Amino acid sequence: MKRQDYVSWDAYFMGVALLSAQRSKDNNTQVGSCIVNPHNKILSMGYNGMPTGCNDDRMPWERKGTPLDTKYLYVCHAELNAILNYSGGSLRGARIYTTLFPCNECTKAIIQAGITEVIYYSDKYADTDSTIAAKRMLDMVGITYRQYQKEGKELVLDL
Ligand SMILES: Nc1ccn([C@H]2C[C@H](O)[C@@H](COP(=O)(O)O)O2)c(=O)n1
Ligand SMILES: [Zn+2]
Repeated sequence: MKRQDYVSWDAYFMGVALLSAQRSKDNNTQVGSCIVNPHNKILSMGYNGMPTGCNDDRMPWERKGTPLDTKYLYVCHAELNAILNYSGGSLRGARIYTTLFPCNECTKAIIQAGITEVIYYSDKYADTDSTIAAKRMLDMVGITYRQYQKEGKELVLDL
């Protein structure tokens, strides 16, 4: 008989997104994203981090203070990185697994890339204008979004 407790596609791809998030240097929120085609092939991954060539050790990671001295003006979001990391052509019809609901800016990129479904793990900034605007745009263009449903499975990686 075949093994029964294998992970579902959703758990597999969200697991990849969660693992990708562990690459982030952000000391408050680590985000990971994984883009998958309709045949369940992984096309790209990303996590939130400073742009290539911007030294992590010289960039600000603060949340508060003068805007120029916070991370927000510099950090590249996980979803945008996943989109930009794809060098294979079109992402049309793909779905994106992301550990945090996409912001309004990433949502614009998701729409323009032709991604058709968003699966998110956390919606901890649901009350912000950014998330409200993101949902408004997704609704308007018919991109579906759903929260990942946990399967009660705990995976421990002995790295
Ligand atoms: N959908 C999102 C939202 C945010 N991020 C990044 C941007 C920052 O590095 C971090 C959020 O920091 P916080 O305000 O929680 O301290 O997450 C992203 O990659 N994707
Ligand atoms: Zn974003």
